[in-house]
Parts: sequence; structure tokens; C-alpha cells
Amino acid sequence: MAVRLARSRASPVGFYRGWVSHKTPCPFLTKRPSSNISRQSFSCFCRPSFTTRCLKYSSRPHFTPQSYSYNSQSNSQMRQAMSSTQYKSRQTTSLKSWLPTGTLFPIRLREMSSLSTEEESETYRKAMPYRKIPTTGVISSLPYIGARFLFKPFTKYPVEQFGHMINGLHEAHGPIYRLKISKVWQVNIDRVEDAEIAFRKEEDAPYRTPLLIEQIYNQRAKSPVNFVGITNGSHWRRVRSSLNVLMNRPRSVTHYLSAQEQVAVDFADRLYREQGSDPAVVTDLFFRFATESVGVVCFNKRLGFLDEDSRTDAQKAKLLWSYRTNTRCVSEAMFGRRILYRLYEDSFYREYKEAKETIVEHARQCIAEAREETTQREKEGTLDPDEANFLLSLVTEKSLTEQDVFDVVFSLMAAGSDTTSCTLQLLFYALATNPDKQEKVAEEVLTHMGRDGPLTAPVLDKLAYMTAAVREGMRLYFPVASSGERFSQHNTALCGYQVPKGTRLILNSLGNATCPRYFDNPESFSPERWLRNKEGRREKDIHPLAHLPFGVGRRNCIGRRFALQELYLAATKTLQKYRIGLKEGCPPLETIFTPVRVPKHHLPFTLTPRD
Ligand code: HEM
Repeated sequence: MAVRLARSRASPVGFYRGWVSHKTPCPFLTKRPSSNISRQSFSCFCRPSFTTRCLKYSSRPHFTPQSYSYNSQSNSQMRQAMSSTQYKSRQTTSLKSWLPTGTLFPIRLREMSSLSTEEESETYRKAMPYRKIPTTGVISSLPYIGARFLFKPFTKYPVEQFGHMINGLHEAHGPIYRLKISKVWQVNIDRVEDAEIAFRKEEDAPYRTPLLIEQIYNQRAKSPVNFVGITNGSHWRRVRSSLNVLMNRPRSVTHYLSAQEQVAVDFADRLYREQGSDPAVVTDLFFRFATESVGVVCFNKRLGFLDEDSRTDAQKAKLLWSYRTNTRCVSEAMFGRRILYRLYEDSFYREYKEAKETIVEHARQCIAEAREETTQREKEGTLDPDEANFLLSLVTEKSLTEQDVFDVVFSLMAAGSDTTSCTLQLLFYALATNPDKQEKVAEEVLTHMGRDGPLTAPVLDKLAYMTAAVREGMRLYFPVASSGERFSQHNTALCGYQVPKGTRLILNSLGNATCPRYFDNPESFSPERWLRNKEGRREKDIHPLAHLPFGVGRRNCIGRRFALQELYLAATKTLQKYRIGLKEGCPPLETIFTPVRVPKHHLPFTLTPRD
């Protein structure tokens, strides 16, 4: 079967605009293609970067006569090699003739689109070319420094408001635009209809951009740590499939209800006692609550971050500092505020390293204890493989290596602290500033749980208004800058433009959460919008992709059930006893993104006991 290589319309020429025209014959093309591949379409391959790299790494020029005699098999091999995120050529016979095995592929993900197939849809072919997608201008497209021009003083957005900047650019450019961050072009979309097309066919292991600081740490450190959220390929697939079994079943989550409930009780009591103190101390309590709650799941024991002695006990204080520092450093490095650590171990990096090593040491110790316990109980014959003990399940899971177990524990602790802590603060803020809604939640909680009753799974089913309030809190104060980063896995037509396979796509889920297209009165806190009547219908239908605080698809948030459970627990346990308020004179809420949405100033919550 003849292979048709991409013609100029289907290939991402925008990337190379001004460098090479598709009509320009390749300077290395000495012979006319012998097969039915046209000279013009073949020259799609002759891009400067491709050509020069091929020449640089290959022992012979890449356009040998053999390379023209593609057949459908070599084409699929080519695609396979090209879609490898390892950027290494594979040992395939037809490729070998012109790219030795191990040759570095100059393929950026978007270039995968340069090979199109007959299946490519008519809609895609008819759509406007990629280069026509509105963009933010020439200067902001400069690699690395260009992105600076998108922020203050050149625009009204400070860097930490980048979530709002993405949303603001939609207002300026419409539902689709291109943007260059560091060296990578990304396409931003905000219509749910486009999101549906883009996310519809997800591959087995969607790609996520790695974090540079984590990569550098792993190169320098003796014991690497692979944060599941940014690993890719087979490592991610293996770990994630085990986690799906262990964490995605409602039963696995409700098993931790009573342990996490105790954490919530301690949190509410301590918040009451410390409410008058420095607002920074109050903010700190939220972080302690979230880290302690996720710690109960990961380590099957209390870490003691809400104990009386937690500020004086050096070990607990150091561990908590480490979790906090790890989050802060990753955020600072991500926004390019720290650069020198890339070259050498500066003071910023040393702090990050110390935090990470403390977390690593603690986690390794807990895992070793769990292993010991497993061996002991196996000997005694008391080990129940179905026991709902997360750490025990991890260490007895055959498909996970010792490193995987450690990676999972680290990832859940790292991903589950700041996110839940800030989301809870914003929920409390929404309740405090909407006292009528807060009273409705409290009434429901008191009706079904009483003043001291526990939150059980059957009770939770009855708390429709409370769960709607939590959801509404996450809509009004959407918790992350964007919850949908994906690399398109097919040539797709979005908004009438061609978006080639491999393009980095960002869904404006932050903007959608408060967009009047999807929500009536989007700026009001209205849990009612989420309630369903007896027929299971909402007052107004809500598109499932309009509100994605936990992302979407195969790479969605693995901890979402736990996160929701923690939010429900903190809300119910606090409202059973107290009314949530804010100190008089508290300024209006301002938030920044780290990329988690964080209140810019500490929120001075007050708790008043219910009569
Ligand atoms: C309110 C709290 C939370 C929010 C808003 C949140 C949000 C998110 C979002 C938006 C993603 C990316 C999803 C995507 O790209 O489609 C994510 C990924 C992730 N979250 Fe959460 N999260 C929360 C709590 C948690 C908790 C408590 C844990 C751990 C117990 C956790 C563990 C993870 C992990 C491991 C990933 C990476 C998943 C993967 O790449 O396979 N998160 N989260």
C-alpha cells in the first residue's frame, strides 16, 4: 500500500514558518524518489532541524535511495519510533538504512504529525492550517524570554496570576490561541465542545511534561524519587494501574473514614483554640490537617502534625517543614524564579535537597516497618491480603518494585497536601462569606449527624447539600490554574483549525468554571445548582467538562476520592460545633497560583460555638 506523506497543509509548517517552504526541494535530495512519494511531499522531512541532526548523528546522509522505498510497514514503524518520547530511533530495518539505532530523533512531539494517514479525517483536511491559529505576537513567541512579555509590567498580570492571564488571553483572542512557553508552543482552548474532541480518544499513557527540578534532583541524588504525576510511559502505566485498583474504589476510601474523621475533629478543635492567634498560624493548621489526613492513608498511622507538641517536637517540625519546602521549591522552580540551581547546588537547591532527603528517609523507614510487619504476619498466618491497609497493600503488590512503592508514597504525600489545604481554606471562605448557605449546610449536617455523630458512608449519601456546597466552593474558587494539560494524540480539528498530533493542549478549566456560558450567575456561591431532583435532573444541565477540578481521563487526579472525603470531613466536623466566620476588616479575597490556587493573604477565620 502506498504511503502518503503529509502535505504542507497537514504538517505543522507554522513551526518552521520562514525557514523552509514545503515547495523548496531538499538540498540533500540528489535523486528523485523512485516510489510514488512525490518530491514535494517528501520535502516535508527536510526541515532544518531534522536534516542537520540527521547529518550530525548519522554516519551517512539520510536521503539514500533506500529511504524512498517506504512501504506501509516502514511507515508504521516510523510512526512508532517517532511517537517514542525517548527520542531514540528503534532498530527497524527500514530506518536502519538511514538512521542508525540509537540516533537521537530531532522530533518534538508536534512533529509526529508530519506523517499523516489515509484515515485522517475530512474535517481536519478542510480546517484552517495550524499557523493561522491566533497567537500572542512575535515578541512573546521568543523562546524563554518571550513569555516574560505576557506579564507585568507589559500586561496587567503578575506571574503568579498566570491562570488568569491564560483566561484573559481567551477574552482577547477567542476560544483558541497559540502561546509559546519557554521553547514549547501550546494551544489553549476553552470550549467544552473542543475539549470533548481533544480528550475523547485518550491513549493508554497520556504524556505529561516532566518538571526540570525533579529531573535534576534525580540526576544528582543517590536515591531518585519519581513523582507519579510527571512520570510517563511504562513506569507511569505500571504504577497508575495498581493505584487505580487501590484508590479508585469507593470502598477503599470509606475504609479511612473513621481514621480521617479523627484528624478532622482534631483540626476543628485546634482551629477553635488558635483562631485568635496570628493568621499565619491558622493557615498553617490547614496544611497540617491536609498532610496529616493523607498521611493516615499513606502510612496507616498518625504523623502527629496536629498534636499539642507538634510545633516543639523537632522531628515532627522537621518533617512538616520538609513537605512544605518541597511544595514551595517546586513551585518557585516551575515559574522560573530560580535558575541557578540548574547549574550548581545553590542555597535554594540545598534547601530543596534537604527537604526531599528528609521525606525520603522518613518514607523509607515507614515502608521498611510495613515490610517487616508483613513478613511477621505472614509467618504468624495473620496476614489478610484483602485487609484495607494501603501501605500493606502496596508492599504486597507483586507488580510494584520497592522503588515504585516509595514513589507512590512520596507522590501522594506531595500531591495531597497543598491542594487539599488551599481548597479547604477557599471552601471555608465561601461558607464564611455566605452565612445563609452555611446555615443550610449546618442544618443538614445536624439533622443527619447530630452534634457528635460520625460521618459514615450511609450518612454521606444523605448530605446532598453539603456535598453540593463543597463542589460549588471548588467551582467558584477553582483550585488549580488549569486541570487539563494533554498532548493531542491525533490530528484534530479544533475550532476550525488543524491541531496536529503531539500539540500541547491546555484547557481553560479555570475560566470555564466561572463562565456564564456554562453557569448562570457564575460569581455567586450557589450549591443549589448542583442538586438533582427526584428524576435525577439538575435545574440547568451542566456539561461534564465544564467543571474539572480533578482533571479528566486516564491521568485525572488519583487522590480525588480522598480529597473529597477530607473536605467533607473537615466541613461537617467544624459545622457540627461551630459557625465559620472571618475577622472584621478582613480584606476581600485575592488568590495566586503556585499552580495550586492559594489565598494571597492569610485568611483570619473565626469559629463561634453553636448554641
Ligand atoms: C482538592 C484537592 C485536589 C485537587 C484540586 C487536585 C487536582 C489535581 C489535578 C487537576 C490533577 C491533574 C489531573 C489531570 O491532568 O487530568 C491531579 C493529579 C494528581 N493528583 Fe490531585 N488533587 C487534589 C488532591 C489530591 C490528593 C489528596 C492526592 C493524593 C492522595 C492527589 C494525588 C494526585 C496525583 C498522584 C496526581 C497525578 C496523577 C497522574 O498523573 O496519574 N491529589 N490532581
